[in-house]
Amino acid sequence: MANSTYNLEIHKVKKLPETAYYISDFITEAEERAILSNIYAAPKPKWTQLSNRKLQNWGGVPHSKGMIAEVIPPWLDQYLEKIYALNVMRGKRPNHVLVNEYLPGQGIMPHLDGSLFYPTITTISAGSHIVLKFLEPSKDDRKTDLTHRFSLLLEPRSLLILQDALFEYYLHSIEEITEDLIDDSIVNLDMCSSSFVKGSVVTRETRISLTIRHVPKTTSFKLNIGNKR
Ligand SMILES: O=C(O)CCC(=O)C(=O)O
Ligand SMILES: [Fe+2]
Repeated sequence: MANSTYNLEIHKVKKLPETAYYISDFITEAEERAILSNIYAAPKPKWTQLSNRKLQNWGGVPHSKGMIAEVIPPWLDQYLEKIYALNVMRGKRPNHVLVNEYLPGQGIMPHLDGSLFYPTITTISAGSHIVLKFLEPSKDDRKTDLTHRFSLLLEPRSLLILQDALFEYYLHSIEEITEDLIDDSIVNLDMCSSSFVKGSVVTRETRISLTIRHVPKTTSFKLNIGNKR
């Protein structure tokens, strides 16, 4: 694993409202390959098929009543440890990974991640770039319209950290398209590889994202059994 001491301040996305950090090449190409092969080695029932993408839960399935914690295998847990070392969850250790697979043309509707999670989202991208759009809700409570305000380019092997207004106020989404235009709405282009050129169009490949979070309400199934006399 690459050197894991980071000065987060130099990775802060300065053209955004508070708070986003973007670290390109957070993982190596070999680590990316290992992640992809482990994810695709999972048995079929590990996948949940949605209409527009499929996903895997690791560490348990978050639920409003709490999450029954499951052990996260070492090939995956090493990245939770590396994120824990960044100390972006006020001393809390990440304990859940949502894996999303997007084929070109697939995406995710505008949403907020919500109260099941500690209010920090961290996302590792593998296999392809994607453009993550941020949308502002209408200030008028009676209206449901959303206005696209800015976007982030997420390169393969990058880490994104979202907090504060970018967690709780601006919704995020991925458009269901097969190619992305690299335009002025992308506020972290200066933090990305020079292979992404303003004005160009980039074709998507299959992308796997690891959304790594801390779920505060957890119970350990084993512990409950142990308490029974
Ligand atoms: O794939 C991504 O980068 C975003 C996933 C996401 O927004 C979510 O799982 O809540
Ligand atoms: Fe999300």
